[in-house]
Amino acid sequence: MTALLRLDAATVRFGDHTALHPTTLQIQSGERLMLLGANGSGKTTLLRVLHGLQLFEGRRLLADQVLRQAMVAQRPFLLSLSVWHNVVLALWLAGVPRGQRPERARQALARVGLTDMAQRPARVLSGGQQQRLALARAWGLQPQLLFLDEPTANLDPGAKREVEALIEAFAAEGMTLVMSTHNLGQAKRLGTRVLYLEAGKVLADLSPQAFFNGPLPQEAQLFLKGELPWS
Ligand SMILES: Nc1ncnc2c1ncn2[C@@H]1O[C@H](COP(=O)(O)OP(=O)(O)OP(=O)(O)O)[C@@H](O)[C@H]1O
Repeated sequence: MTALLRLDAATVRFGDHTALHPTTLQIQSGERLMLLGANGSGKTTLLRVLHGLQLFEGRRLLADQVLRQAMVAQRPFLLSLSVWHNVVLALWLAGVPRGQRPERARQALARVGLTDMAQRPARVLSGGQQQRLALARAWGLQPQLLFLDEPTANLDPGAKREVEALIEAFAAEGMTLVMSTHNLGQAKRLGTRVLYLEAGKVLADLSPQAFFNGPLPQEAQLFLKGELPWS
């Protein structure tokens, strides 16, 4: 396996508050890294650092200068345009040549099962369809590395399953995933590696097998048992 991205002592402070303590991390090609931890433990901050959206102290090193990456947020940011134009605009912003955009958008919408919705306003889609549109936009960029921030958090069980199946299929195509989730079953099903964060520190970095079968640091054990006040 090849390291796609490396963080070297990345630290994020918001005023007096340290949201991410010095974190050194390598992401290997083909990994499906699951970020677990209570609210406020630093999962989104770490994702934003990894994606290059968050200023931080330390270094972020790419193995390949042309690494293609995309991020899908918990609540997709959709423009008041058609489903089709949301995808085409994302392709334009990412620098995909004009001549390639229509075919790429068509394939992306087909990939997530939204072909029939292409001309609908994006804002009228259901929550699950909106998240599939966000996945289509990301898939259209053909990322090697896909960041997902609680992508199924607000979805009903059916939509959750659909979105999870798409994420699984993207990974099977060779996309490397880094995903935060509060859904332990999902982390078990999708992950090849689990990072447990607490108060901005990575307390465990283990295979799902090792993480879910212990032994773990006490905080992580409590989190898993659901005994912490916020879980
Ligand atoms: N822009 C910001 N300004 C100030 N504090 C922030 C900012 N962004 C995050 N924080 C703080 O940093 C800490 C980590 O937040 P973060 O959103 O990374 O946690 P999280 O694990 O993703 O939480 P959740 O599960 O609720 O999404 C929290 O204490 C949060 O309040």
